Amino acid sequence: MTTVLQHVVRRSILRPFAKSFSSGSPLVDVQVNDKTGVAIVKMGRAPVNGLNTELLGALNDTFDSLEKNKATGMILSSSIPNIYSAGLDISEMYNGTPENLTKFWNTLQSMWINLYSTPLPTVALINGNAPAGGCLLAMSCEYRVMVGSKFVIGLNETQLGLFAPKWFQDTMVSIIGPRQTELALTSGKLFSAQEALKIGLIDELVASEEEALASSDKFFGLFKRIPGYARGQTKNFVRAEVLDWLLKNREHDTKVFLNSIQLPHVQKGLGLYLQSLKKK
Ligand SMILES: CCCCCC/C=C\CC(=O)SCCNC(=O)CCNC(=O)[C@H](O)C(C)(C)COP(=O)(O)OP(=O)(O)OC[C@H]1O[C@@H](n2cnc3c(N)ncnc32)[C@H](O)[C@@H]1OP(=O)(O)O
Repeated sequence: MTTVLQHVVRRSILRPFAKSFSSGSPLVDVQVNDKTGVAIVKMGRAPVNGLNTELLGALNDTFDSLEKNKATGMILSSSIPNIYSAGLDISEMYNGTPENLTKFWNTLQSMWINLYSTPLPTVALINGNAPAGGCLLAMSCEYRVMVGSKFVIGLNETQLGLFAPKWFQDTMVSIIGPRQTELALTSGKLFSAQEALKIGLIDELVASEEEALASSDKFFGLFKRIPGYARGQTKNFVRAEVLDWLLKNREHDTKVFLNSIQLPHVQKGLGLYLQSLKKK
């Protein structure tokens, strides 16, 4: 079992910086700014950036490579108009075999552990709707900028007859606190951009992608004179409790997912929800 401390030490080792970069997957586009070393990572799985095993794996590989190649920061965004991510791909969870469900869930866990614990400064540039797993991605970054006021963000799992796992919940608690998280999660609330700003679920609401990039630059600028090692350690200690739970309970978490998702009434609810989406 990996402890948080081993995790922190392993991830603080410095390696040389590479200028060119390819994500190795058609689902993820990566552009590294040669001058600043900041990478813009854009998810591009049509139609809605549904997080299936392939996209989750590609994101995970991308985060690994950016660290190995010593990028100086990462902006996580989407190349699909009006969509950040529709969350977990429901087709992966509907009628899945235990083997596929296990692989899917383990890939999600690995991706989240990597994103949540990366020493790189991270910004979510939320340029579209971000329900459920999409909200998790954004919440796992350090700073959230939403572009345009027409989008929603939140953990709406209960509306689908599901529940947000403990580490999804804890990630939200760390941002908006237990009271607001309980209210939001039990009712499956999707926050409007204005509501999300008011409650602190997003840090900024801007009108254009250019403004969002300027806000990201400003955020990265905060760390110009801060040694990366000191910043990385601090981030990891602040995040240790939430991270540590999953590092210590991965198998248990997988079992809970498998047992719950395969319940007949949960499967029935997922099927109906998928149908309702397709009928729109
Ligand atoms: C019980 C144990 C624990 C479980 C833990 C589970 C944890 C997390 C759960 C999740 O992340 S579940 C996913 C929740 N997501 C949602 O509720 C969002 C659903 N989608 C939407 O609201 C809308 O699609 C959108 C994102 C607002 C976009 O709207 P738009 O009008 O642009 O597009 P649509 O026409 O609705 O959709 C296009 C196309 O995509 C399909 N689709 C949409 N979302 C998903 C999804 N999450 N998974 C799979 N497929 C999805 C939708 O059916 C359409 O398909 P076609 O009609 O083109 O076949």
